[in-house]
Amino acid sequence: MISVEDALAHLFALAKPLATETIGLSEANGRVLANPVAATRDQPPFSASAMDGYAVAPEGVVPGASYTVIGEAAAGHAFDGSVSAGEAVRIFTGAPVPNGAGHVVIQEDVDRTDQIITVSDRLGRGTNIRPSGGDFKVGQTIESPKILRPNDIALLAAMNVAEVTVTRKPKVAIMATGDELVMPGEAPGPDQIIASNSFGLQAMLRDAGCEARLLPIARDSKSSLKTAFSLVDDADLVITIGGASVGDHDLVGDVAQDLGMQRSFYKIAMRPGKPLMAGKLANGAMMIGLPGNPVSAMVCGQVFVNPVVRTMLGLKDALPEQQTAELAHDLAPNGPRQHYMRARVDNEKISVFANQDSSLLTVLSSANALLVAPPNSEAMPKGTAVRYIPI
Ligand SMILES: Nc1nc2c(c(=O)[nH]1)N[C@H]1C(S)=C(S)[C@@H](COP(=O)(O)OP(=O)(O)OC[C@H]3O[C@@H](n4cnc5c(N)ncnc54)[C@H](O)[C@@H]3O)O[C@H]1N2
Ligand code: MOO
Repeated sequence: MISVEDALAHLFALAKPLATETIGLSEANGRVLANPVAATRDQPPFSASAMDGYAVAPEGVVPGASYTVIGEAAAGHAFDGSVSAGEAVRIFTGAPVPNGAGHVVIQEDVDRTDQIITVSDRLGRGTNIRPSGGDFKVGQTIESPKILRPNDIALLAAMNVAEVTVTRKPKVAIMATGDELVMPGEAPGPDQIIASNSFGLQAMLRDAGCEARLLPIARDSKSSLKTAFSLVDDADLVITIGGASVGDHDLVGDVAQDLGMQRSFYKIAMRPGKPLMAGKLANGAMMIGLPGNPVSAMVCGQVFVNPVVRTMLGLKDALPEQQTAELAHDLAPNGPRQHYMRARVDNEKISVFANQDSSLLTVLSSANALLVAPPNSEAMPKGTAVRYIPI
């Protein structure tokens, strides 16, 4: 058995960043920006009015001052001329501020009679003008690598960037294995259960930015497993679930090796997730063989599969983010395996669930954290600061 850290080092050695592709902005949300992008213009490209009102010269704007309205500027329609002392241009939000003007008096702060406006006692502070380039200037960059979120997409669009270069999505094939499994919606026999963690992992992988597809469930026979492996096509990563332990029907490792898998490691000193294996398949795809217990598979997804995917996507911080919280209760000593305990963090205090059996999806679904108890850690009293992974 190797440590979690060693297992991660082996996985990072197997996982290589994928090639890039250029896509339209509408497709870019959630994708990983591969190259820095520079603004091709200033925003705003001119001094712009922030309010509806009257643009006047900046000097002498005081209650009682009067101006003659000489024209209009609206968004997309600049005033063709300039403003002199005693003159005002009717202006609307987003319009270019005319030459000579340096102050927009909002319309609520003036009294208007025909073409004459008079500044009232209500005059507020500020010029109500957004300076040219006040948001960004030509050449300002968005750094990479970066997962693009809706706010970034809006910024890229404003920068007049219509296409971006992103890392291509990792293609992942997920293979559930076991004679006992049927698909959700099917009628299970009396000794059957529903394949669950394959769906959980598919969701997790899609969230992480992958194209993740489910292979047909492989039965506990070498021929069925071989058939399922023959369907991995051009996957970058093959995830098997179950059949990883030492029982007579746990054949995944043997079959993968028969098919030319070069094993990197097998078994990790962790709970849950001990019988995890990883290696490289004959076609060059990376393989991670997850244990079948539903919680084990999902926890290994968080601890190992997501970091592998983030590495393939070219992201720098591949490891799951860890945070600290105070124990809400005493914690018993840990055994020799690093324990990822299903827990809840509420108001910065963390409590672990009483039952940590690796089959309990109800517990996992109620959890929002995995408390990381290091190997052989001693008993910890309530109030001790502990590390956890938010989930
Ligand atoms: N004698 C030993 N027995 C076991 C050991 C051991 O060291 N010595 N390790 C235990 C540990 S730890 C784990 S974890 C499990 C993992 O075993 P496998 O990876 O071989 O998983 P299976 O036996 O195929 O399944 C375990 C459990 O999970 C259910 N399962 C499997 N796949 C799915 C799926 N896609 N969706 C939902 N549930 C699934 C399966 O029905 C079993 O109940 O081995 C221990 N045994
Ligand atoms: O370590 Mo297993 O992964 O008990 O569930």
